[in-house]
Amino acid sequence: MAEGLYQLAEEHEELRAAVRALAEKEIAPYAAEVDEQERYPVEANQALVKAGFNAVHIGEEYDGQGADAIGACIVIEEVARVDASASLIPAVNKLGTQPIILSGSEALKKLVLPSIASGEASASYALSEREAGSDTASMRTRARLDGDHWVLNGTKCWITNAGESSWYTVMAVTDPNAEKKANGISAFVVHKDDPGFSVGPKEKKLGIKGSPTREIYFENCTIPADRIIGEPGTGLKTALRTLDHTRPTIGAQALGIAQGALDAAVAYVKERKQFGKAIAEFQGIQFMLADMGTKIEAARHLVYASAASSERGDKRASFTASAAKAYASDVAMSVTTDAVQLFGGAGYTRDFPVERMMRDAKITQIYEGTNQIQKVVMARSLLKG
Ligand SMILES: CCCCCCCC(=O)SCCNC(=O)CCNC(=O)[C@H](O)C(C)(C)COP(=O)(O)OP(=O)(O)OC[C@H]1O[C@@H](n2cnc3c(N)ncnc32)[C@H](O)[C@@H]1OP(=O)(O)O
Repeated sequence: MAEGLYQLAEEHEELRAAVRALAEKEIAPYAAEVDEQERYPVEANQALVKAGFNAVHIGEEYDGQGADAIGACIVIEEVARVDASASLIPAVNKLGTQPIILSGSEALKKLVLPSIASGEASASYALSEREAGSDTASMRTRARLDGDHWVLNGTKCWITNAGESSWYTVMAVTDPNAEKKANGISAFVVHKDDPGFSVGPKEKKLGIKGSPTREIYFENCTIPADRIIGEPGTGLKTALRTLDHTRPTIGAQALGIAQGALDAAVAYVKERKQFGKAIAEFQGIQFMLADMGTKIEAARHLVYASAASSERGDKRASFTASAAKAYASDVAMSVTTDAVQLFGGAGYTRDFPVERMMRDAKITQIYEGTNQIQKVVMARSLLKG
């Protein structure tokens, strides 16, 4: 049998070791404070930028690291293992730039990508609206061409890292009379300093408190005509294709949160003594650990397989991206809940990280499409054959 076929490349393992060392030294010490104070993880951002881990997916031709999709997942996973909020820095940079990478002109790529790679800027993705969440095609934000400018009007919501990002990829209706709503939507790049652009107050959330989530507003927001991504009418397809590449990264984030919770639980049960011995010696505890570890391992394989599939652009990419995101996020919720249980009363307090991890895990079942929507995508893909 051929050796080493079913394992990560050495460069992936080296990347993991480097990100883990950085995350433990420069990100973990601030994770509890970032959550408690609901502040942006500036220390994590600085450390990630300095090490070149803030947007590893950007190609070398745009001054990036040119990491593959598995490499990008490993970075997100390892940062999420210590701080889910900080892991949104590389994750949202990928989400915000992927529409440009997939469908943008060379000029747009040159305008945006090097600034993200260097860490001078970051990017957010603006698809959802209050009345158009799962049903994206029902969005109301409008863009109309006025001479050599596009003029945008409307409100986008749930925008991750809004206010911190300089660039926003924004989907808006350009043809309200299109026979199929999806074909009347276009994608654009907006800069925070463009006239008519503003951000709202931070949402008060259950978890990922270090990552600001805000509405963003377009009031006659005027951008140059060449800031459209691809052809008019292709914006929703680009936005949905983007999710095929980024749902695996949410799977990676969920995986990292789950691994962090398992690692904390394993350390705790070896220390915690009851009935005269470490609780790790009780079979009831051991069975829980075994189940948690199994779920994490299964999620890890699915996440990496989906990342590779999205990069190859094979037929199963939509299915595997949705499956990885839905499965890994369910694992994160179940493993973090069990981790809190293993800590007992202590796990319910902020003296230990597992309660934060349990709160952070929840969003992974919701954003980039609820897990119910993932099942719609998966079933459609299966039925299409
Ligand atoms: C980094 C982490 C930060 C996270 C920040 C939070 C960010 C977010 O949460 S982003 C927003 C999340 N929102 C979602 O995931 C939306 C969920 N909804 C969906 O996925 C879709 O709207 C869904 C599946 C319900 C389909 O909607 P529906 O209106 O039926 O569209 P549908 O007709 O299937 O597709 C429209 C067109 O796009 C095409 N299309 C659909 N999926 C894809 C795809 N994956 N790739 C390419 N084209 C696609 C379709 O073929 C169709 O084109 P055509 O008519 O020519 O065949």
